[in-house]
Amino acid sequence: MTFIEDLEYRGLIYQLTDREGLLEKLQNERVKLYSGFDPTADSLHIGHLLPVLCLRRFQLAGHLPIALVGGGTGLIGDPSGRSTERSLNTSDTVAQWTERLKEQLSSFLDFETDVNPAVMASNYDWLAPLDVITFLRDIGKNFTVNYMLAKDSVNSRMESGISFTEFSYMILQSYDFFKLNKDFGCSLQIGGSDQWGNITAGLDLIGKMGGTKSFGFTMPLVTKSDGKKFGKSESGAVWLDRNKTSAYQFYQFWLNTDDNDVIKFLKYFTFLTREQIEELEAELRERPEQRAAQRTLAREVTGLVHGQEAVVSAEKISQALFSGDVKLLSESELVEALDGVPSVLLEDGEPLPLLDFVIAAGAAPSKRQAKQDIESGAVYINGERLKEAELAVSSDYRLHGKYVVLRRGKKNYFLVQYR
Ligand SMILES: N[C@@H](Cc1ccc(O)cc1)C(=O)O
Repeated sequence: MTFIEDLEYRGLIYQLTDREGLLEKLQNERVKLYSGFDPTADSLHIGHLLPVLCLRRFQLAGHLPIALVGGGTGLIGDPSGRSTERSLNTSDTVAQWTERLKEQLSSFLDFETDVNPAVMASNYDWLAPLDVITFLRDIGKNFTVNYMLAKDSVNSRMESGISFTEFSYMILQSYDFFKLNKDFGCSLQIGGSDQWGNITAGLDLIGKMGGTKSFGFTMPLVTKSDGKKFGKSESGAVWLDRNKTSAYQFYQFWLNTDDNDVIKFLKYFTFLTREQIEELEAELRERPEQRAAQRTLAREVTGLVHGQEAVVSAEKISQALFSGDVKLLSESELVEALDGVPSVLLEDGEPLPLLDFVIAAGAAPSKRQAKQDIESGAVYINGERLKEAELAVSSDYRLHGKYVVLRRGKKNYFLVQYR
């Protein structure tokens, strides 16, 4: 299977300019390509994964990826795919976020290989020094307002309004493409489906300013069979920074993928081969309850983003929460596992009898209920079922010196932490 056939099999090609021309070029030479990421937050999220992984796919196929962080464009704000004006962030903030994004992006590409090393850049380096006269005379003159008004990103805002700032954004992204073409010989820009307008604007600019023949490529918008937006969990966006979305939550997000989406996601977000994916497809048909495809998806994507260790620990946490045996978790795993469950902080003192402990943990609304739960065997401390309401929950029960995990029923967890 050729590289392009692989992209096709995965459903990664949404729109292409000059398909034949690009296919031929990709077959005959190492192509320099880029994708841009604006620092609109302090981390990338899984909505960025498709283009990020695609840069890597091109690199694995021998091409030369440029990861561009929009240190300059992030100060302006892309109107593409948005119905309202963005609020501006301070230049210090954008500078900080630019550095974070560079770090994150660098983990996906190989910058050391001699043959086709990846390149990292920020468009702040050439956009910040651009003076307004040059911008308007040399670059702006190549765009008619009519052309700009016809772009979706602008046209869709005609009713609600768009600032001159966001209106001008496409010129900056076009200039990036031109600049990378002229200085590095970059001849392909890839991006999400919402980037088509900006990418083709860049191609038009390259044409007018005498650059070399170039191409544009967009990937599909990731959709889910239930019609809900991809990339959001109950607690909001799924970030690549593990301080914002823990590796365990990240793993869980993928593990919870619907049967109707999992094969598509394996194609989009993993580097498994067609044969491996087809095997999981058969497995899904025959034994859907085993969730082998989901498990593999979660393992692969978590491994790509957080590394193998994070996979081992996420699997350990899942297993512990499933069996209830939380005693084997390390302190950080325990904290990660129980992130978000109801928790209370108790003063160290006389050990509480189990009945009062259940109340103190917030696991029962009344003594009567707590007693009933305990006696019916629904109450577990650190995975151990305790049936005596009078039993003292002494410091012997503390994990890592300060935590007690209370469970009511099969999966209602409560965390008690001692000062
Ligand atoms: N406009 C892109 C980011 C980008 C920035 C600069 C570029 O040259 C290319 C792409 C986005 O919002 O996703």
